[in-house]
Amino acid sequence: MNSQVELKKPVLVIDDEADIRDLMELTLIKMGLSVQTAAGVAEAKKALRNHAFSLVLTDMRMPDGSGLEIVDYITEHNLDIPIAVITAYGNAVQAVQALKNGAFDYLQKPITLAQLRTLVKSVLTINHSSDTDSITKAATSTKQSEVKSQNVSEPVRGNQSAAQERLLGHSPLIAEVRQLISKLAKSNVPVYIAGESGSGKEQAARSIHEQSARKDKAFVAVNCGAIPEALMESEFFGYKKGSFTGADNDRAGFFQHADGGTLFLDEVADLPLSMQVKLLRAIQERAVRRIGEMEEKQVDVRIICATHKDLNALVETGQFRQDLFYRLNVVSITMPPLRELRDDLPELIQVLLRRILRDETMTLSPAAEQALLQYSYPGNFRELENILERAIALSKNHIIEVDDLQIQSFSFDNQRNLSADSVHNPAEENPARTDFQFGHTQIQDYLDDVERHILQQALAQTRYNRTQAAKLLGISFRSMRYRMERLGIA
Ligand SMILES: Nc1ncnc2c1ncn2[C@@H]1O[C@H](COP(=O)(O)OP(=O)(O)OP(=O)(O)O)[C@@H](O)[C@H]1O
Repeated sequence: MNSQVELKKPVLVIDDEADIRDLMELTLIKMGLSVQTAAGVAEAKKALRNHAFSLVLTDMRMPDGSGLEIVDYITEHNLDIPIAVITAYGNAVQAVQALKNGAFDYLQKPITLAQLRTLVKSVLTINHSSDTDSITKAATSTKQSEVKSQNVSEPVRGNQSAAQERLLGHSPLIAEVRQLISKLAKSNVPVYIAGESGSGKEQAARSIHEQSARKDKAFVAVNCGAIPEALMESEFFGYKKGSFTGADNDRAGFFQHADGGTLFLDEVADLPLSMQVKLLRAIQERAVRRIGEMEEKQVDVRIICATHKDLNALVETGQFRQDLFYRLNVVSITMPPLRELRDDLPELIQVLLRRILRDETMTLSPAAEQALLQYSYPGNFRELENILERAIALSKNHIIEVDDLQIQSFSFDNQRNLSADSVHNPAEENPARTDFQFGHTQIQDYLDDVERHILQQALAQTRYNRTQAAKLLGISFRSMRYRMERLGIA
């Protein structure tokens, strides 16, 4: 995309220092953009009243007020102009406030030409996507970048309504989350998603991506807890051919794959400290250097991260860097556990059943329904999906009975206080598996059944945390995910 063609409306540059205004103007003009300048808040508001702009770049501290006032002015008047603020080095608090109030991005002084370029490129993507929104919506297939790597999941389709449907439920807690997601999708702000295992953190991240201007670019999901420390740098930043033994080809890292799109760092608390430093640098500089290469290259990546651990506590004990925490945790979303969406349960169960069954029909016996409504779901949505899948497989005559669920019908309040170890373990209670019957049983079906059983047992014991379950079984996360997929465990 060429900025000379795309940005027809001028850029408004607001700064009280004439030298900086001139420098920015010159730089932007060199990029083929037209520019208007304002020396303070009052002058800027006047310009915004009278002209249309494609982008606003504002300093934060000016004699007649703060850049925040401009951010608020644009938000309050629904001007629909992306605004980026320029803050003094080290003033992250201000930057965060601006992002929360609706700024699209921020730059720290001293600004480099490369940073300005990346920023303008992001704006082009946004303008371009709103210009072509109707075309994109009408199209049946959307452009996607294929990402294939260990610990990286597949790219997603960019479809607005599908994005909203990712998170089911009508309870105020989940409705609030959906609303926040739609709001955050319009900006570039780093988002930190907290919540128990299986509560939908990855779904929330995908939903932000799919509703954002980045939707046609890659969504790269990385499980930070599953990458061996020695491979971290090359996995994140890529390498050049010949840079170390075994580097037979140039290889892109997660950052390069996610350029223009979203990088989702799952289980971010598991990043070793050495990698945390490198990640912080990449985020601050918006640039990465492949192993074996001299030069850094700019990347335009939106970072979303998640963990089921208490990141605040890890910062306090020194296991997670505070500066990185501030960078990642600009805005946070907390995914409610399923037990707090109790009013939604009857509908959720029906929707999930229909999803799993497709065209088949099956009913829940009243006792089974009651048991499902009373269970506390320590493994949240993932556990509910697993229970239903298993129950369907075990059911006879198209009726799911309470025994098919293999859960204990504790009440919500009773079970909320149970520890992970005391969570009901279906395998222990039902150890007698059907014997292998020569001439009748298929060996592969039998072995699959055994394997499925062991995986489910490990998942239940680790509260449906796949990384921990893999560790418990002594297999890699990749292998765990592959096996879960193969055996139809959600
Ligand atoms: N609100 C929801 N509505 C429907 N399905 C959901 C919802 N939340 C989660 N799920 C389903 O539950 C499963 C787990 O979700 P997801 O992987 O997003 O959880 P997570 O919090 O990222 O888990 P982990 O901590 O283990 O990484 C997925 O199959 C997802 O489709």
